[in-house]
Amino acid sequence: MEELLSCTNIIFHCAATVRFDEPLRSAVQLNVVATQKLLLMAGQMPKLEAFIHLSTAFSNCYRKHIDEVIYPCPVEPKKIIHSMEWLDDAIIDEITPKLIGDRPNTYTYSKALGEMVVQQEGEKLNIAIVRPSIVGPTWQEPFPGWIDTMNGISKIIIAAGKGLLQLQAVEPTNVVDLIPADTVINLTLAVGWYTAVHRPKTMLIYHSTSGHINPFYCKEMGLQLTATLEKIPLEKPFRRPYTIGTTSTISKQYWNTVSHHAYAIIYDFYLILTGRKPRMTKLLNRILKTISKLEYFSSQSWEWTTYNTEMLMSQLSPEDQRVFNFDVRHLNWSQYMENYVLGIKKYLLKEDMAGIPEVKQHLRRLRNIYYFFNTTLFLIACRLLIARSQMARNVWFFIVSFCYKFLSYFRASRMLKA
Ligand SMILES: CCCCCCCCCCCCCCCCCCCCCCCC(=O)SCCNC(=O)CCNC(=O)[C@H](O)C(C)(C)COP(=O)(O)OP(=O)(O)OC[C@H]1O[C@@H](n2cnc3c(N)ncnc32)[C@H](O)[C@@H]1OP(=O)(O)O
Ligand SMILES: NC(=O)C1=CN([C@@H]2O[C@H](COP(=O)(O)OP(=O)(O)OC[C@H]3O[C@@H](n4cnc5c(N)ncnc54)[C@H](OP(=O)(O)O)[C@@H]3O)[C@@H](O)[C@H]2O)C=CC1
Repeated sequence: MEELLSCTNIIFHCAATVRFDEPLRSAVQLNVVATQKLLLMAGQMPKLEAFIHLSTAFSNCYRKHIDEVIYPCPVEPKKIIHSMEWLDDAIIDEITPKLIGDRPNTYTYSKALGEMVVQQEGEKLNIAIVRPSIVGPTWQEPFPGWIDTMNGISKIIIAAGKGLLQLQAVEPTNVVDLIPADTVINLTLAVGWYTAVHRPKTMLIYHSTSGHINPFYCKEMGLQLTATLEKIPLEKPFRRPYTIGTTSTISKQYWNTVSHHAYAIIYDFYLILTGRKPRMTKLLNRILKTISKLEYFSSQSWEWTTYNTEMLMSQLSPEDQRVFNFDVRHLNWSQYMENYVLGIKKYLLKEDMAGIPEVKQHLRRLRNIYYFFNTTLFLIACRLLIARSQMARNVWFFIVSFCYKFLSYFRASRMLKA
């Protein structure tokens, strides 16, 4: 402690719990009380030049348009901290929805409280806040596609890559605000420099987001993802990767039944027939439960202003702009998605790249099974319909005789030409 107090020049406060479903007591302890304690320590550091606090662009996600300012929460952080000390768990669970209000989870709420604490208790410090949106794998450094944490979006990609998840609760025209990890780090380092050297009079907040200058639309992401997963498939896929995006309740229910549950039931039936333990329905339900906790973020779009971030870029020398690049204008999303999938495959799933040709062959087999299965289903449906309805029979004979006539005409005209 003595060494920290006497030697620290800059604090980058990144530690946090990032789980959306953290009980409020722990979320407050880790994201609010810990911030308060670190500020207290920082106040005792004579050599401290800057305190940089990492928050999230979603700390005020109940708003559609978010500026680089603090939006106060209705209940003061000090009161929340105090109440967490004496209320029991059952009561906290009961009042959590009321406290978090329009926010979707304890994570975004506790990060907003953390920002308020930074503003109120860091007055005497030289302080800044960085708010990244959804942090993805690296764009350039140390190399493209590096990733080490399984966040929400990576889970969606894995489930899609394994063919388990086809439907996403997204509006195809919405923007997915992804930001590469190295971009966030570069901005945070540059903020550290600017805060320490230029000592702005007021605390500045910097948004690290991509949507306003280089939007990546859900539809584009879905198409890129499907194309990439064909090129770089994940091992042992259950089905061919495919993405459908909708936010309509009826459409979601339909696709969930047809495209998720029906397949899982059929596969489990096949497992039982081959003497194995059924597991697909259970796994699917777990994934759908996880995905449902991300739906709030996947089904909406936000707009963040980035005046401070742009101002900071203009303050850097051309060399620093290159070394600490945080301008995502030139980020190529298609290339980024390819590196994202490669990163997931290599660093998260630890799969062997040499196995790709074999997986591709397996995918071709799955495609043939899919076509065979669908054609059989279609023929059975036609047969049932024809057996029961005179109108269906008439339509069927009309189609057959039309095809026969067309073929006869085609054959006759070829014979005439010959
Ligand atoms: C043609 C047009 C088509 C259009 C379609 C386009 C589709 C393309 C996709 C579009 C994507 C849209 C964007 C979505 C954005 C969603 C991301 C949201 C990110 C918001 C960012 C907020 C900003 C931040 O600051 S976030 C900080 C980082 N935090 C996170 O990212 C979340 C952290 N995670 C959590 O809090 C939890 O995981 C939680 C709450 C989400 C879920 O908890 P739960 O307990 O339900 O799950 P887990 O413990 O994670 O797992 C349970 C269990 O299931 C297994 N499992 C989960 N996922 C998978 C999987 N994919 N595959 C296999 N198995 C899976 C998991 O392993 C666990 O098993 P155990 O055995 O119990 O370990
Ligand atoms: N990932 C994302 O999409 C986004 C993240 N952020 C913010 O960025 C920051 C980093 O997040 P990210 O890297 O994704 O999250 P991680 O969970 O990967 O990292 C969080 C870090 O906090 C540490 N930590 C957690 N609890 C404690 C504790 N009680 N004492 C000391 N250290 C602790 C963890 O240490 P250990 O490894 O030992 O557990 C871990 O190193 C967070 O503040 C988060 O809110 C903001 C926007 C988006």
